[in-house]
Amino acid sequence: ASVSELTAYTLIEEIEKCCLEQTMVQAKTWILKKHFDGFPEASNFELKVEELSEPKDGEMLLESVFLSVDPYMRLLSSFGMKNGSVMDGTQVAKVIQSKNPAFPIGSHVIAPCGWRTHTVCNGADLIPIIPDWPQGISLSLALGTIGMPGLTALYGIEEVLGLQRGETLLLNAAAGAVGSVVGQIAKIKGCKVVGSAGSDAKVAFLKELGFDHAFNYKTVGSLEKELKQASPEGYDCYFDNVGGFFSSVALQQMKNLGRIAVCGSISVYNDTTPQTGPYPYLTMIFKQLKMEGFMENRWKHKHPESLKRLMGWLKEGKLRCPEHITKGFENMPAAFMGMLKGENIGKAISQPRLLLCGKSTTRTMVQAKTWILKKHFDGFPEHSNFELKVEELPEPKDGEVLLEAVFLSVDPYMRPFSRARMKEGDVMIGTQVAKVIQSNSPTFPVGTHAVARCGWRTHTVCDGSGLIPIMPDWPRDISLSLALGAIGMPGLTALYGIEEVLGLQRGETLLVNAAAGAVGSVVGQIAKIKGCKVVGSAGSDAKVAFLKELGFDHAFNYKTVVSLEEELKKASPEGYDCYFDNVGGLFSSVALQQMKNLGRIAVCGSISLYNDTTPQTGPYPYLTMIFKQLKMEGFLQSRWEHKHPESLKRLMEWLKEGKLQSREHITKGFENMPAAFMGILKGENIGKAVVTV
Ligand SMILES: NC(=O)C1=CN([C@@H]2O[C@H](COP(=O)(O)OP(=O)(O)OC[C@H]3O[C@@H](n4cnc5c(N)ncnc54)[C@H](OP(=O)(O)O)[C@@H]3O)[C@@H](O)[C@H]2O)C=CC1
Ligand SMILES: CCCCC/C=C\CC(=O)/C=C/C=C/C=C/[C@@H](O)CCCC(=O)O
Repeated sequence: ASVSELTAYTLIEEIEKCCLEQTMVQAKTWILKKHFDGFPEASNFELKVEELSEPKDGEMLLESVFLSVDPYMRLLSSFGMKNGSVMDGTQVAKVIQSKNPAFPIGSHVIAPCGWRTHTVCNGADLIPIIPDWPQGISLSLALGTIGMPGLTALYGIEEVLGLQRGETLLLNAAAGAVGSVVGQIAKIKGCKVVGSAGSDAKVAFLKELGFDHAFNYKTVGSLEKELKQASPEGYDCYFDNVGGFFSSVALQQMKNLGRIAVCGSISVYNDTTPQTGPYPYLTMIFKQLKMEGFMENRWKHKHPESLKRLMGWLKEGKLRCPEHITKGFENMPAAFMGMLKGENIGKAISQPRLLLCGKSTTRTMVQAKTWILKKHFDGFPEHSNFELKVEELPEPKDGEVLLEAVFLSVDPYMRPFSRARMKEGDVMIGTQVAKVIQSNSPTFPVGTHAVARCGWRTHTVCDGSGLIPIMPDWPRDISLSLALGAIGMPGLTALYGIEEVLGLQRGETLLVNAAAGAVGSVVGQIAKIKGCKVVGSAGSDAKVAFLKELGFDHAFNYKTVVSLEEELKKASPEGYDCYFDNVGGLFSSVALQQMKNLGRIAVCGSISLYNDTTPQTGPYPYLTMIFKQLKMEGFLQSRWEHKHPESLKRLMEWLKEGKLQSREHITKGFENMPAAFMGILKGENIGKAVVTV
């Protein structure tokens, strides 16, 4: 034992002697003597004795029976506590004196009264132990499986993840108070569970609990390989208690449309300098992941029913409730530090010693010009990455058509797509508005136009399967190029991001970046149509002026503002309900801090990261997500392909009504495709970047 522990021990002995001699009640309390700076040390705490006043009418005197030690205490100390205040915490306490009929002597309550042996209170914050608590089940479980940690596990699984039978769940800190319940509930629900913990004993315990795979993250050679081996097909859900590096690796192993419950970030709680790691945004888009920070108190109204369910599973023998009990109030700091060091299997509890706690007619030989990806991009694209080639096209067969490009789109996604979907020598990926100039297909007669996903090519022979006809009744006075912009993929992206992902409501405040671009400009306008306040950022004063013309409430040039943080605060001092993110990286790190509680983030694009050779790193977002209970979802507009026809009609209506303006940045000449593409990555465009042939 350390000198200070011994001192505390001697002190407590003295206090106890005093208690026996006096009827005056003295409370032993653990004070935060000095804010933690890194990992907590014994010297951060001080044991103090307080004389309690006699309970007045409506009040009662509580005696702690079990005290909880939880990871959140480490955070609360930095954000909510002053030096000299009693350490925050919850306990199960017994009413030993009462002038409040709601709490008779001998009854037990859950009391958020901190690290104290005795408390005089009026019952306002007290939670009664659930009725019919079975004899023979320790009341300490009201701080664990049948308390806050159990509820956290249940809500994380049901409210946040919506875990379904047959799915595969990954969780970390799996042998802890929350983790052990998460794994067991997932098994009750018929899922495959993979858990990690920090010792072989804990791994053995997880196997006893029925985990399908468990491993010691401290001794595996490669976390990535372990996760792949445990579930080669990936994970549907990830219950994150740890954050940091583990999450960076875990994200890469998620299945598409995977869900992540950000419950805790214990790996960063003791940081003096915030840890940094790869930004998660790009992965979130590629995989369309949904990530949500949460705290159990959001579902307070469900607590009574949820506690009953947890108790039901416990009684049926489906839930095991390990506890790691440290005896002696004097050992509270040691129990707390032990939990942060990972000493506990199950819930860490302190028990005070005093039992207190989506037919050709003519034929001329057609040559197609194509742009080839000559060499994969390494960093910012250069002309040398592209090659112009000429290809002789075959005669269209039955059912086939010959297309001629009219407008070609250049989009940011081509940069990350190139690496993921293309090999050197392939035609650059992309979409165009094309005219049918030869046809052996009744569906696409000569002269019709369609949106074709045929890449950077002037002419194409195809069977029509990937062609999207231009919507019927396309007005003559509206350029068909808009089918690549506001009435096309970018417009749909804006609409789905707002409606399907964010669920933006009238009166809310929305932040959007790359706001003067194809997607961003539509985002801001739809938000205004919906009666929202819109703040937008863009990279030039001309773009800012454009945003103001569009009716944005506030617009700024992120390249010239002195402080992004201050600008965001100034634009909306009360914070942001929604953030439509097109940029990612550093911008997002700053924006996250300005979100309101329960804010929603649509991760649409991460253009600031597309040209990285070495992935950029930045502060992990997980802790902020928990504090603010943020919901963050990566998405690709193609998820709602079944809604495209109806959605395009809505966009067209807004355009015809003058509610939606569409600006284009036109580059003339097929030979300028690479330059147009590089231009968007440099921010040269205002509105949708399009190339005319
Ligand atoms: N998830 C989905 O389904 C879809 C996602 N997207 C994404 O949406 C975003 C916007 O696309 P889109 O509207 O077509 O493109 P834009 O028309 O907005 O053109 C890109 C703009 O991004 C900005 N930009 C470029 N590099 C950086 C950088 N390093 N940091 C910050 N901003 C930068 C520039 O504007 P500025 O001068 O303001 O910097 C540039 O003009 C992209 O991230 C894209 O990948 C697009 C379509 C579908
Ligand atoms: C699957 C790769 C996703 C890349 C993610 C990067 C950024 C997000 C983004 O910009 C996504 C854009 C998606 C665009 C989809 C366009 C399709 O309509 C056409 C794709 C072209 C093709 O498939 O030939």
